Amino acid sequence: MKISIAHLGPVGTNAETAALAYVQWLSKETNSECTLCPYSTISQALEASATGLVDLSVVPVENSIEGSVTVTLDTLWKLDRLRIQHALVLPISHALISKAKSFNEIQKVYSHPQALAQCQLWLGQFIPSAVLIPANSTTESLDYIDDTSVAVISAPRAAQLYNLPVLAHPINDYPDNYTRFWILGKGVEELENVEIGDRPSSIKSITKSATKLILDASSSNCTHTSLAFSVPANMPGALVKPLQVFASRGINLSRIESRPTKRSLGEYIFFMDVEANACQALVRSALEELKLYTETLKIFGCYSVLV
Ligand SMILES: O=C(O)C(=O)Cc1ccccc1
Repeated sequence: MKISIAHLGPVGTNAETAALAYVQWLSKETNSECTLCPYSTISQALEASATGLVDLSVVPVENSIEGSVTVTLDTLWKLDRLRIQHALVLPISHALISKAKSFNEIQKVYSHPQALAQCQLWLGQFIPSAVLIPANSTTESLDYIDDTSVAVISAPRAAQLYNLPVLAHPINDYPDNYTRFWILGKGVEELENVEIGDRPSSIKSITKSATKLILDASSSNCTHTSLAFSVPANMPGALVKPLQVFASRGINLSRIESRPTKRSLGEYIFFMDVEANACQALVRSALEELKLYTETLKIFGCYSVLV
């Protein structure tokens, strides 16, 4: 079976490395043939998988130093059809790529905002006068690299692929630097419609698709459920009740993040990662109760983390 996978491009990004790691997992588990499709932005990669232009997208969601990749959360909230199939955690290291002879020559440093932020102390120490310029990805600005006043922060793999000189590596401020990626595809069913303990058979009844193939290979060992919700009113305790739904059942949350609704200042959408399988009766009852305390509730999926 052929599976197309969107990721942030051009070739050599960390998202592409994550996509390649996923391809390796897929080829072992499902014997499928994969094609990688680079997109200019994270939103475009997500939209391609939501509209069916590709089967899956691989996007960064959270970094251990810089926190959430907000464009991923915001786009996912907007798009209704995507479900998380898996999570994948990768170590990230950054290299300074430049044709300059020394740091003194460098006036501009381009990269993805996450990479610039993850190297800010190093840049402040070694190239304090450089202007930092955000780009759509760590490899987008490699086109400018012939200019010796330019440096680009990319993965060392990008330097190898494009045969470019590395002036310094690693330059990330913290050696323990990890990014979590989500692999998303169109959902085969709404979680609400699945009978308890019935997930694998309900999946089998769906027409053949890449999503079915992947879920067949992994549906039994989901460990995480990710969701987001808005609350009906900005009042005392609005978030306490949603939190109690999980606490009272002894269900652990591994992440909570708020993002502005973009409707009015001070109104938020709350993103949560729940350390449990949404197919378990206990979790399903928690999600049912959660509906009572939320305005809009979106369940992004129930998945396992590949290591
Ligand atoms: O631009 C990239 O290479 C990406 O995949 C986004 C990113 C940037 C920095 C760390 C992890 C992911």
